[in-house]
Amino acid sequence: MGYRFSDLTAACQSDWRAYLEHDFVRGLGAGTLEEGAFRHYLEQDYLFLLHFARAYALAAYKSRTLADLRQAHEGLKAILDVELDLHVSYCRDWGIAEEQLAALPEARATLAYTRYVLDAGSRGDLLDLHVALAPCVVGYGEIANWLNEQPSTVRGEANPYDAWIAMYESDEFQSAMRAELEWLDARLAEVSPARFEELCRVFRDATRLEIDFWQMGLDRAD
Ligand SMILES: Cc1ncc(C[n+]2csc(CCO)c2C)c(N)n1
Repeated sequence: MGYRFSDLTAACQSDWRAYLEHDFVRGLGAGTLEEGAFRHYLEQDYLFLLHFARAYALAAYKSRTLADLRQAHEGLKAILDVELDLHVSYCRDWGIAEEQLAALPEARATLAYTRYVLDAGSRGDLLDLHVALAPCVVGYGEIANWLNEQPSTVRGEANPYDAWIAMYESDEFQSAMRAELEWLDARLAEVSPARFEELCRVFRDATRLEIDFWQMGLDRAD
């Protein structure tokens, strides 16, 4: 007993690294990612974010304390006020109108990932839901930090994806990520080995669905 978040990543190290260091991520860092791949990712990510906002609403429903309710409320606000803003501004720069985004057909990778998270939270408890959300919340912060350590990463105007990296390396995002890690570490400290195995499965599934989401962007898959 006495688990922590790092035990989850250690238990599925190869999937976790494949997600963080995906070719899509490398392309974002080097600024070499094809615009069409990023555009497809961005369009699908809009739909993804709408469902993730629902997942935070589910977290509110599953909360048993005022502190957990407030945390769910903050998560929902972060998606609606921060994440979606970056989207809408990128999309505006690239000539994609918001009405166009809302009318998009949902790709299978988007469907699979978002509905998986909602299902993990519906059948499980608040910890299942947070573990299903963790590859998203913690993963993107780790990706920004990993990119900044790579010599191949280009920052500033020379990289059309610089704002993407800037968002996830920002103090605001990194402190939200640390708060999530603290919450997970506190809850994981109390679980039994059998429960930890269950949570590992959820974490691994969600991580693999993040990998599929990157791949969907590269393949322009529908
Ligand atoms: C496929 C995909 N995975 C993760 C994120 C990042 N993200 C989405 S919501 C959220 C938490 C609160 O802002 C974070 C970090 C994304 N945009 N798209």
